[in-house]
Amino acid sequence: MGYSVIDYQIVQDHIAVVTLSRPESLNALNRQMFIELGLVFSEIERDNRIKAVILTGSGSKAFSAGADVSELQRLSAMEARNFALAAYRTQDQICSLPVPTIAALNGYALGGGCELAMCCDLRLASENARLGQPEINLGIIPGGGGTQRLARLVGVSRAKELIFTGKIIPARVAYEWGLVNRVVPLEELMETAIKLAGEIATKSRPVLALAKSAIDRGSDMDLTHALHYEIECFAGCFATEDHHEGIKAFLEKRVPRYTDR
Ligand SMILES: C=CC(=O)SCCNC(=O)CCNC(=O)[C@H](O)C(C)(C)COP(=O)(O)OP(=O)(O)OC[C@H]1O[C@@H](n2cnc3c(N)ncnc32)[C@H](O)[C@@H]1OP(=O)(O)O
Repeated sequence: MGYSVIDYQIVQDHIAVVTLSRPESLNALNRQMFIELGLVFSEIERDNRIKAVILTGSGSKAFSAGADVSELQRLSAMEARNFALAAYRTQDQICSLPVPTIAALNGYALGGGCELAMCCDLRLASENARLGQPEINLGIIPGGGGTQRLARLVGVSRAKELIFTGKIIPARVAYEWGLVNRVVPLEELMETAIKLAGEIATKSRPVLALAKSAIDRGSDMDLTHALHYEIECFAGCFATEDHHEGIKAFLEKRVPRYTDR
């Protein structure tokens, strides 16, 4: 399928790389970007070969500088609601993808860009990356999950500090706050992301999906329900062919050969 504001590639057979591609506006997220992200993530969901996804931005300056401000300028309250709903639907597709996702933050990840990064399971940042929710400076608040996902990742206090001030933090601070998993030099970012995705891709696809579901769905439940849900996911592993292979390979002191069934 042809895309105009994103690029899509499969590398090393199992790794999908989706690149936000509007470099002239620092990969600002417009309606077309959300439509194409929805389409590409549907394509990825249908492709059983894919075991990890990397989401990054084109150029060396930005992952994404957020929602396209020139589009926001024209919105009525009802249109703003529809814009946020469209973003929500695409983000929900990304969050519920049954394979791990990695955001490779190659520069600014602001506003909707930071929100999109927080929909991924893991975040790697280049040393020049800068993150924040500066919507307050435009007289608005985050509408793509920023008030919720940021608070869950860094705590309510730090989320309020970022959202109330619009302050932008460097990658190192984002790492200290737990907002990104790792910080690497820009020229090593994609290599690191592909290496991490490759490591994940050596595991069983259905078992990765169960692990992701146990963590994500469990984190929306109280502890007792979450622990029971974990038990169901754990039991689900025993319905896969791969768990037989994993245990057999360990006992035979060899590397497992998973078939993703
Ligand atoms: C509701 C949710 C949201 O996400 S609201 C948007 C939240 N994001 C922001 O408020 C960030 C806006 N951008 C900036 O503050 C700056 O661009 C910067 C700090 C990220 C980078 O500054 P710098 O001076 O290095 O670059 P420019 O400002 O000159 O940007 C280059 C070029 O990109 C256009 N652009 C940047 N961000 C956006 C955006 N969010 N939407 C639309 N366009 C954007 C900027 O206008 C420049 O275009 P040009 O035609 O060259 O003027």
